[in-house]
Amino acid sequence: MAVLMDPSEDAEDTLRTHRSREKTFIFDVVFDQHASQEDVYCATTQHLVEGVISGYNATVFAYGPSGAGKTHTMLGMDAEPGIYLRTLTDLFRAIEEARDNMDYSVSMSYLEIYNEVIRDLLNPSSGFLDLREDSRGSIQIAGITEVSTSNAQEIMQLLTRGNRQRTQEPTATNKTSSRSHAVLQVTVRQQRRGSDLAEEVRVGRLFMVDLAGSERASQAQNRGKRMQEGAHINRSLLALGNCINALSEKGGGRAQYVNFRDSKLTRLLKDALGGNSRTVMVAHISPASTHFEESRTTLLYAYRAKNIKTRVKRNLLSVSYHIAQYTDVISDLRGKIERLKSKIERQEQEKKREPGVRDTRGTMPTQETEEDSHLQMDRIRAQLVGAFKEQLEMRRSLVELENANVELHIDASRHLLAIADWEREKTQHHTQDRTPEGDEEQMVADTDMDASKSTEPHEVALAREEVNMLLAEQRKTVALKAELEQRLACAKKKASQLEELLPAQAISEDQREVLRLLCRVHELEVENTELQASSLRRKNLLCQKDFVIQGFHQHRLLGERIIRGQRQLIQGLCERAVTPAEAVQSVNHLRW
Ligand SMILES: Nc1ncnc2c1ncn2[C@@H]1O[C@H](COP(=O)(O)OP(=O)(O)OP(=O)(O)O)[C@@H](O)[C@H]1O
Repeated sequence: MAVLMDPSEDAEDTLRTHRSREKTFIFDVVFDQHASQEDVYCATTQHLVEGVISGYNATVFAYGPSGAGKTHTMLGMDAEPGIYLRTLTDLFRAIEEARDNMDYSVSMSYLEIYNEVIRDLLNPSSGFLDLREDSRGSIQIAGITEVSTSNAQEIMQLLTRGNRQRTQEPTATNKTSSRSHAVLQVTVRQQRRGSDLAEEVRVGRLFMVDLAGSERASQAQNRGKRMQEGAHINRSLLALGNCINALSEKGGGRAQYVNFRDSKLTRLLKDALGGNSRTVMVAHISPASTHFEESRTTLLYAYRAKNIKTRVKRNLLSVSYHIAQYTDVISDLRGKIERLKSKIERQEQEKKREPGVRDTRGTMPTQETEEDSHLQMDRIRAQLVGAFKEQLEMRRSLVELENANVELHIDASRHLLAIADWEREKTQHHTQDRTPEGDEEQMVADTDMDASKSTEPHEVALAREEVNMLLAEQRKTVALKAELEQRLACAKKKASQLEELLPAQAISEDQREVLRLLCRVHELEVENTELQASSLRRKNLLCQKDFVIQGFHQHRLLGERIIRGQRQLIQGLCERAVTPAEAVQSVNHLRW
């Protein structure tokens, strides 16, 4: 339990004597000034390691105002290392223990988000990097350096090197203030020994995030560049706070829209916050009374974050049983190709060793024709592989586009629902505020749609803008998809023409068999990608269903209100004699 006492409230103030000056916050664990780095690590992060090496995602992030000790918790010092080194040491130890049955590979990347741009801390010269969503919906950073490592010390050396590149400046609150959010991502791939089926590859991702400090402009006394940095830092932290608020209320009656798109930080932490990840938030506060306000907001956010529920699932490279079957067939075929190839090689070597036999028989091909057929075979093979690779690439891009399209659609649906919600409330107020006498003037005012729009709240105007943007984006993806589909159809035609050429070539039956099988492998790979795409589509459609249900709910409410209004109108008409003009006016009112 953390107890926060408001220093501004006067204990002598008789009017407030009955009000508690204390606020209590209950967390999974709270540390005081005597806690060691080991205590913090054991109680917060140690339990995540086992999950990561079994293919689950995990995230630890340090949150809190500037100078409160976030970098100390995450990085620490040589004598007392922080969460980074301790987690990695345990991770490699656990991998070592499981090595008898499993093959592991570990890679890491380290980046910073500074003023809303992403920089690779392991290769700062690579410039600004882009965030992208892959076909499985997880966020990737295009072009980031991924280093394969085998021990924690090696990673620490890389981190120390990377940290020297991190943007740090002295501020009024911290001499070595980190002005950026630093994200260390460790990926562990696990595969059962002796198995080469993609089905069994598990990928666990661990994010360790040292956020930049939140600060109040007045307190930090920053000017110029520092102030601009502060604005960016606060903007992304505000976006993070908004996501935490929306996610923590998600279980409640009213569905909340969670806007991850507002900042790079929230897009990157999307899974960690509300998706597939076991997540630990370490909130930092200072005991100083001068930092009361920062401590209060930090504790409030941390308290809200406790309500967020994430759903973890093991990351398998393949998404369904069917795909695992395909993988079996493909690896069988590959084996067959290898056997045939070595058979051809053996035959050729034997022929070279017995040149006399070849000459006397006269029926065997000469060395020249043999070389020719070899060259031909190589050429056709290269063309075939190229054609199928091209198809596969296009298929993958199509899957990504499809995924992006569904995401855009879901986002637009969220905004449209928010707008519809507001319009419903507005109509309700509007109807309640009407008096029968004032109807006529009211109707004149109603026709002025622009005037009514000007009164709409900022969020609704933003939602409208966002919808327009999303729809434009959607149109672009649809056009791109159509173009890609056309190119794919051409590539398919090209590949089948190549296949038709095959029997006409002067190559041996075995060689032809190799090429046929090669074609089959590639066809299966393309089908495999298609299956992944349809599985992804199904997953996304399920996501959309929530919105469709909400939409129907809104329609039902609207329908009920119209029926109620008409009933009242009929009753009113029955009770008093009305002129036909009055009746038309009332009907118009309802239509509005
Ligand atoms: N628990 C602690 N024990 C000893 N020293 C600490 C502790 N926490 C923080 N410090 C020291 O306080 C100073 C500020 O801490 P640190 O740089 O970790 O803050 P921060 O929250 O990362 O700040 P910023 O957001 O500005 O980067 C550092 O010199 C750090 O060594």
